[in-house]
Amino acid sequence: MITTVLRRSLLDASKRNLSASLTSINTVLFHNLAPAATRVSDLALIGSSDVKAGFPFGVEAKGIHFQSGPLDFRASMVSQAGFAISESSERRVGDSESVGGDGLAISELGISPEIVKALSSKGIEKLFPIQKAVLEPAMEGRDMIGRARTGTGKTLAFGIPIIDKIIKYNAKHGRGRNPLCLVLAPTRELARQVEKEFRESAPSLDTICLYGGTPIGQQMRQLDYGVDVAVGTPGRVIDLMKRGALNLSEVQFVVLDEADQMLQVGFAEDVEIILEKLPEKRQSMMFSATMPSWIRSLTKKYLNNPLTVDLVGDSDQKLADGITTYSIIADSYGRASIIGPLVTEHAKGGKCIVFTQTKRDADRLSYALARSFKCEALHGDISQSQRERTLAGFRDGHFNILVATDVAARGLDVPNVDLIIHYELPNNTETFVHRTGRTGRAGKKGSAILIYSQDQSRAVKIIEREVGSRFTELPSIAVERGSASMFEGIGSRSGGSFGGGMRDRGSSFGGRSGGGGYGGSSGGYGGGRSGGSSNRYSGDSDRSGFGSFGMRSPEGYGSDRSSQSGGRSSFGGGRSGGSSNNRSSGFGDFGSDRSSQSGGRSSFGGFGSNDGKRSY
Ligand SMILES: Nc1ncnc2c1ncn2[C@@H]1O[C@H](COP(=O)(O)OP(=O)(O)OP(=O)(O)O)[C@@H](O)[C@H]1O
Repeated sequence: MITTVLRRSLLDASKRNLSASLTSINTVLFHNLAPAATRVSDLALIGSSDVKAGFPFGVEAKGIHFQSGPLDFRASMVSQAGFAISESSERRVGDSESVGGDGLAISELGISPEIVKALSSKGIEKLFPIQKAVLEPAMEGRDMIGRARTGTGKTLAFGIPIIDKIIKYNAKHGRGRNPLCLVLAPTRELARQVEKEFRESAPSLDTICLYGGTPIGQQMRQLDYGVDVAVGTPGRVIDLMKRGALNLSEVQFVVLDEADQMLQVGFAEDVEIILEKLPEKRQSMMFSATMPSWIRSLTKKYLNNPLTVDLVGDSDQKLADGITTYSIIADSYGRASIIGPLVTEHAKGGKCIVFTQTKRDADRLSYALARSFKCEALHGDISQSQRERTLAGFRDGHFNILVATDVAARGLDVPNVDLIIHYELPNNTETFVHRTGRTGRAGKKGSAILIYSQDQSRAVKIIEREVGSRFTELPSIAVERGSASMFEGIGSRSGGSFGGGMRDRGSSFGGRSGGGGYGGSSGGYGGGRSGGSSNRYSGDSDRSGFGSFGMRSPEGYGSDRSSQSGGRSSFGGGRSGGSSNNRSSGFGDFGSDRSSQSGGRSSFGGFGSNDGKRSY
């Protein structure tokens, strides 16, 4: 009885607050979003759409989330006008604005005071442009593809509307046991980070991170207790679903973070298994800083009349403002030896991430650098607990140089990383954008240095063109004879050449690399065969896309499914060798090195390419 009374009075109170806040949301949004909305209506509209389907699924019994947005949220007049003229299932929102600009005050949005307070305590007072652009359609319940440059606040762009809706839904209906929101991310670290951001932005919600490499029992118990938001990597999510511990039947919001990676060959299959378990009536959103064109056809499969909010668009500049790019030539012998001087000169004591293609290179390079610097490696063969310690140590400044595979390329938000070094050319433009985007976040400045060898100059030009950023060429650094191999004595089998003969190498470095012309149908530089183990790009396929650069298999973050991706993905094409890597840990959870997939549909070329399978 008391409970009922209490619940009722709570409900009444929340209704009162609600209607007050709705008025204020509408007023505020009308006034403050007007410039953005006007821009929207100015844009070229492609395709067709049912404008009135601003709420694609209409109202459903328990589906408060979908009633013109929950809580009777109503779109502003300006926006409705935009929809009314829209013939489009995709709307391209105009050019980006700097995150440093004058954003919309979060306290005036009419969102839950709990969120306002939590964000304010982290110094977040105004919306960044992507957050401003996404807020209204997300509140309306639209499916959405969101693209904005790295470090510009995409997590809160989808996070704020979702948690606001859940808080209000819970206030009205009480808390349920099964998650209302599911966010999928490609790596364990990113999943943890996103879950943390949700948790910190809405302390009253129960959030959980579902990822591998950690005891599953604990996650099962927590799920049993009841959660509002689940963030996870697909492998562990599927595992928990199979065990009956995770019930997705009440999910109303699903987000694919780093969507283009999540929909790569290899990942997509698992994502699909999960999406199939979700209610049809849901709001689905996909976000990334890169959206290669192949993704469009795929999204039709997963999204209902999606709105595209694209703050990158066709603008030349694909990197965040404030990032300066450099290139430097070095052959494979001297490459390791120039890292120290580059760090000293360009990181100036700040944080630096060096990206390598393989786990082995990450280990070896960090070992070598540790002679002179405090430095640690991060990749998928390292235990999850160690990975977490390493990342925490890097964040906290216990050491300043992280040598990582592409497991750290996407999404990770470590404040004040000053310098990114691409130890080798990345596999594709998207990877370059994401790796580089670990610096210059939230309006800060940063630098990126791309190391390349003589025969890769053309590939460098392609990257330059595709990311719309000119690389300033640094003077080459003389490597003293004898010091050329920093890896000496640490178990290299390479016989001097970095990489020669290494099992996990693909074509480009030594090894069996064939000739293959740049971008040729044979997979470009590296050309030839990369031998038998999975994970490799070899080949003769014209899918190479990137193969062009002669990249070898990124080998991924570590583990898991790398093999599968080999087939269709790899840059360099074609079939990656025969044997498969273990899939023991399920979806890679963390990790899964699915980096290889990235080759897949995207191929180098990324932005410019309208078909990821094209070669360059
Ligand atoms: N409105 C805001 N005001 C100030 N800081 C913000 C705001 N929104 C987000 N941030 C901060 O900006 C940083 C980058 O945000 P986030 O990680 O969401 O970027 P992203 O766009 O998802 O990047 P990536 O493409 O690399 O995944 C984070 O530290 C976040 O806390």
